[in-house]
Amino acid sequence: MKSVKAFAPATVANVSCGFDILGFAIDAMGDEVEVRLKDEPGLVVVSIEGDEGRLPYEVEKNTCAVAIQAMLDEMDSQVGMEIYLKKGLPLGSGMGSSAASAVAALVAANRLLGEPFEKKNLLPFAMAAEKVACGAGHADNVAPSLLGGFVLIRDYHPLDVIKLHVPHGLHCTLLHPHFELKTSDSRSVLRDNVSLKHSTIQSGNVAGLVTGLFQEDFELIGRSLRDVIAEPYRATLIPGFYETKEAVKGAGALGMGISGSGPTMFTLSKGEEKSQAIINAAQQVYDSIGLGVDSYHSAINTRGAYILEEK
Ligand SMILES: Nc1ncnc2c1ncn2[C@@H]1O[C@H](COP(=O)(O)OP(=O)(O)OP(=O)(O)O)[C@@H](O)[C@H]1O
Ligand SMILES: N[C@@H](CCO)C(=O)O
Repeated sequence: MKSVKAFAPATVANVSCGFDILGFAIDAMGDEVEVRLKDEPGLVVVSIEGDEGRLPYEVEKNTCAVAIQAMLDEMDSQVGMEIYLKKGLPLGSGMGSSAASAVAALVAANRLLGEPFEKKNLLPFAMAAEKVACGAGHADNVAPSLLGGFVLIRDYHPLDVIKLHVPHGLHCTLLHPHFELKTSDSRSVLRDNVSLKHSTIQSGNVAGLVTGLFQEDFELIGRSLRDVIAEPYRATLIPGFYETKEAVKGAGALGMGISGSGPTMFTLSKGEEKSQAIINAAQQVYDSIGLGVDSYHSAINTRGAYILEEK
């Protein structure tokens, strides 16, 4: 085998109450990466499509190359590879764009090498790439993109990643206002300290959300989409955030939060039927403030990243 192409899905990190510890993957969008063996050692990013010329080709900066290099270093391998990246996700949107690139690259490269690593053991390499892209090696985008479904990162030291149950019929709608927010900027507005009161509220909601997923209790899932740690600070960076939240709940969403570091907002609903009303409600808010908004809706991706083609 000389070449493998893989797909990795977009993700919603945090899921409101689970800052840096919860995320899920969606079916609607993702990145594709082809990796080809080459005779000489070293990695080369050969082409990047769909980024309007904005992403770096340097192997120390592109998340595809950083992730593969971390894997090769672990193996003490000098294998040479060419990387071809097709971006399917908007940059700086909050849909885990840098994570999808890293994960697709790793899944392709791992297959090319005869799968020396189990899928879940690729995670630390993808986290190394996140550190380069966002300044923090958080796993709540890379873990669901790699493994699919809802994922809990119970601990980072050592890494303890747990797949959660995905209720039948749970549907996600994403609302992406037309501006970019860098993850590093969106992290810089957060506070280092959390009060005891807020810690209690947040823990209750994480427990409620996880229970709601396993019990397929949609009302409990909706009640638990509450974030008192990051959302109050980040919402100020997203025009129309609270108006949108009210409008989409009125249109049947179980709840709404910021997807990852924003500015995309996610809603969860029971079934697909509510999606159009949710999209219309958000559209009205953004029309009134004169800002464009793109909308997507999708089932939860339970498969994670996968191989598209091998030659
Ligand atoms: N293949 C890539 N290589 C290097 N940088 C990338 C790559 N893909 C995206 N990025 C950059 O990574 C940075 C981190 O943002 P990213 O796009 O991951 O955040 P996001 O989509 O806002 O998601 P989230 O908030 O959920 O992490 C952005 O500046 C983006 O341009
Ligand atoms: N947990 C991360 C996800 C965004 O990449 C954050 O909220 O900053």
